[in-house]
Amino acid sequence: MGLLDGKAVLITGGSTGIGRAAAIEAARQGADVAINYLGNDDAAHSCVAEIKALGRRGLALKGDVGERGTAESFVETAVGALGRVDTLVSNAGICPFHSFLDMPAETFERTMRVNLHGAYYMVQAAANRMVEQGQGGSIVAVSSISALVGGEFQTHYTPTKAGVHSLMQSAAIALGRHGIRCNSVLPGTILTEINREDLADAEKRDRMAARVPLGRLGEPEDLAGPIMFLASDMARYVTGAALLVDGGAFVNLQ
Ligand SMILES: NC(=O)C1=CN([C@@H]2O[C@H](COP(=O)(O)OP(=O)(O)OC[C@H]3O[C@@H](n4cnc5c(N)ncnc54)[C@H](OP(=O)(O)O)[C@@H]3O)[C@@H](O)[C@H]2O)C=CC1
Ligand SMILES: C[C@H](O)[C@@H]1OC(=O)[C@H](O)[C@@H]1O
Repeated sequence: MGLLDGKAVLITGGSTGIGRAAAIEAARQGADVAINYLGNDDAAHSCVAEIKALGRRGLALKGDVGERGTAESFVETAVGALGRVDTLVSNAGICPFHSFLDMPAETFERTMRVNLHGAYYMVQAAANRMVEQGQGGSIVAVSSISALVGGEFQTHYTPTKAGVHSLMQSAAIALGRHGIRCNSVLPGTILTEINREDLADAEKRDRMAARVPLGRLGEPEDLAGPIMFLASDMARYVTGAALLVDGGAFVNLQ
């Protein structure tokens, strides 16, 4: 028996990295899964192939979460295909590293639109559908350790992750009466496409790994279990919570 048997799970940014690992684990746990993605068709289709190989229904829907209409169309099309939505994992995000004093307005505004506005409208669209269904639901947002600590080249990014963390707290209050739980995971540094270039700098990579008490940077699959837990009925009395998944990096002052 799986943690998500018979559930319909929607995941944004499911083609690579954390979203992909969550999508495949959700299928392994018995769910049908719809993923959203931006442009990487091959990766999205191979994720769907893995979901189907696990005996579950899967589909990939292309769309920019930074565009306001994408949330409604993703949820509507996914629910049309899967019949319902029980869980949303709001995960899609970007982190174009850049220094603060000369931050291009387009980079700041695009990061806000994708990471924060995208999450807001996606959560709202899925929540409206869950309310119509009348059987509750679960929303898990992928925030970050960066909701709690800063980064010299992330001044445009860390506020979006603090915003997503805060969104889950307020949405937990707004949606509790409908039986919809809202929680976030706060990953530390996880090796994915988002930081492939940044961590190609071996000195930086070693420095980041050295502050992790568990002794290594994270893998996307390290997030799958915590996301499944929060999505599932095992977490039925958990809402408004934020779970650090960082190998202990946050608490490692000295
Ligand atoms: N990796 C890390 O160290 C950490 C990551 N996070 C967060 O995890 C989340 C996932 O990132 P991660 O797995 O690391 O990175 P990846 O780059 O591997 O994955 C990003 C995913 O988001 C999708 N995406 C990007 N922009 C858009 C958009 N505008 N509309 C729709 N989909 C989009 C990508 O689609 P496509 O492949 O088609 O471009 C891809 O599926 C992000 O929110 C990130 O902030 C949080 C803390 C740490
Ligand atoms: C992209 C970064 O490497 C990554 O994303 C975050 O949220 C953290 O700041 C990680 O270091």
